[in-house]
Amino acid sequence: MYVKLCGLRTTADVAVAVDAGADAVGIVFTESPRQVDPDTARRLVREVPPHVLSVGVFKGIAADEVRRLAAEAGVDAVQLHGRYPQAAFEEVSALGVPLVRAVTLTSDTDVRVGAYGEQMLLLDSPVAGSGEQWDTTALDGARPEGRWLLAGGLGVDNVAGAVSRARPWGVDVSSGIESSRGVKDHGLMREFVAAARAAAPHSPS
Ligand SMILES: O=C(O)c1ccccc1N[C@@H]1O[C@H](COP(=O)(O)O)[C@@H](O)[C@H]1O
Repeated sequence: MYVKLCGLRTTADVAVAVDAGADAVGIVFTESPRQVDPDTARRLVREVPPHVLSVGVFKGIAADEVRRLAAEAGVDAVQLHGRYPQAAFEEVSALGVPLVRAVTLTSDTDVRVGAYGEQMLLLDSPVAGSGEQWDTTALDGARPEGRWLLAGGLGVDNVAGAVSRARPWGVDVSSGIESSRGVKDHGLMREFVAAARAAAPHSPS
């Protein structure tokens, strides 16, 4: 099970995520209680070891600006939330880093991983980072294959159930590992990684 912990804001958050065994950490560049400025983002990225993916998270920011911010910070991957056209993915992919396409599942969502040139697909609730769950029974008619992540209202207590219902390749969490909005709880971060891995130790490739 691939586990991404998102919305990290301090070097201590990064150290705990790495020690807990997270595969990826998310750094939010977009308006959010977890947003960090470019200098902080660069500092956090420097703390992420090579075996952990540092992911810049963007929503509603123009592709050229995404590219500039991601390059400045040196993130390993870019996660785009919202209705970015395919051309935006092409523009960002010129950076040469993997892309994560983050969308809400609707009847017209293209759930093929790679349809926009992305390496991972992320299915999230309509309001990213809100801690709200969504109805994953909608996956019954449109289950992606391969590298797709489930997000939206996950936490220590519900990740096992969510994984067994949705059968994702990986999971992503932000609100569910916080003591208050924007403040990571290091104990919950560790518990979440353990709970997700216990739910499904191996991801399909
Ligand atoms: O975490 C944020 O604040 C955020 C803001 C804007 C876009 C994406 C954001 N995070 C992503 O939201 C989900 C997790 O949400 P939840 O809080 O666990 O419900 C995940 O994809 C994060 O990468």
